[in-house]
Amino acid sequence: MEQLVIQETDYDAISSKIACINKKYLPDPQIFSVYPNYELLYNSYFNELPKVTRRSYNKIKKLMSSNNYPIMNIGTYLRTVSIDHVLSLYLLPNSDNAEKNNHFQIINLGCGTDLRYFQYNHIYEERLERYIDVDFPMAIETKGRVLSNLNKKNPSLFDLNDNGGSTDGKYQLMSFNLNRNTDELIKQLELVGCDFSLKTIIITECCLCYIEDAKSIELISKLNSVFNAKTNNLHWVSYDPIGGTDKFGQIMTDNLLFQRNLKLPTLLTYNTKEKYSKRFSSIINSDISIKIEDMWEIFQTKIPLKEKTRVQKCEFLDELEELKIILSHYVILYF
Ligand SMILES: C[S@@+](CC[C@H](N)C(=O)[O-])C[C@H]1O[C@@H](n2cnc3c(N)ncnc32)[C@H](O)[C@@H]1O
Repeated sequence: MEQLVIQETDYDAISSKIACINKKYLPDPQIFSVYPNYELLYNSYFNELPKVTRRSYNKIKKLMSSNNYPIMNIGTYLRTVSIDHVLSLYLLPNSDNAEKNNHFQIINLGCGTDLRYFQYNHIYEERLERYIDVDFPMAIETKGRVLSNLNKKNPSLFDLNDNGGSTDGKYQLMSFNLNRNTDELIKQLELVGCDFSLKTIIITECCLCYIEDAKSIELISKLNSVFNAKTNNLHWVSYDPIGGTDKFGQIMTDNLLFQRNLKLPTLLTYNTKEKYSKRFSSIINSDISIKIEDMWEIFQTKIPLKEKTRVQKCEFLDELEELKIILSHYVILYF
């Protein structure tokens, strides 16, 4: 039951993303110019979903109308573009530099219905060696079935096998409960072809927040030690809510528990950027520089003026103070 409640948080993620696509917040023009199939990809996935699970589709559809308001859409937009920008500008720059020819793999823990593999494989086809999507078995089964159906309809867009993975083995869907033994996680990663000596980027987008503190520390430590034992080439991009020092975290905790029986075990523990950072800095090598920004800072300082103007035209918004409060309670950490 608890697992299902957590798994269904992906309905929020996909419903918000589709709402943002419908309202033209997403894709941001930069991604659109390098990956023109973005809208087609997400819309096809959503339209295929009822053929695999009508229950999930109906729930997502309902959320799309209730969760669809400007502050939330700007939040989803920022969450999506900040991860893409960190990856493209900081971790995987395509420009002339020493890293140009570096090959890499991506592991997306708690991937839900995120479809970044198709986007990144299009952009970094030559350098992307493997992309592993990890989530609970039921979530992965659904994703695999939807993708495999889509592949039959549009093989050139997807190029997948019957399980939803790519025919060349590059894209892997891996069922795993991240609360399980971390040695088992490593074994499973090995089985799907993870190369522990390759430059690796781990993505946790709204995933660590659902995992108990001790377990998440174990997870970060294990992955850090396994990857860095062979190479100092582990990178991580993590996006999560933080409780803050005001009442935000307590209200969010109480509401989610009361309305959905959903627990965010570490929201109040790692309630500031400094504390969220410590979650990683206490484990990884001290010479690695960890960056962390909240979504308000991203909105204020990282989104170019032209793009900000475009986004602000998508919908009318006058609750700037509320926007600031909400955005400053979501962070992106990367190293
Ligand atoms: C809010 S959704 C985010 C989905 C996706 N990362 C995104 O941002 O679009 C959280 C996801 O984490 C997954 N998740 C949470 N705890 C997990 C665990 N212990 N094992 C595997 N997946 C987990 C859920 O099933 C869900 O798909």
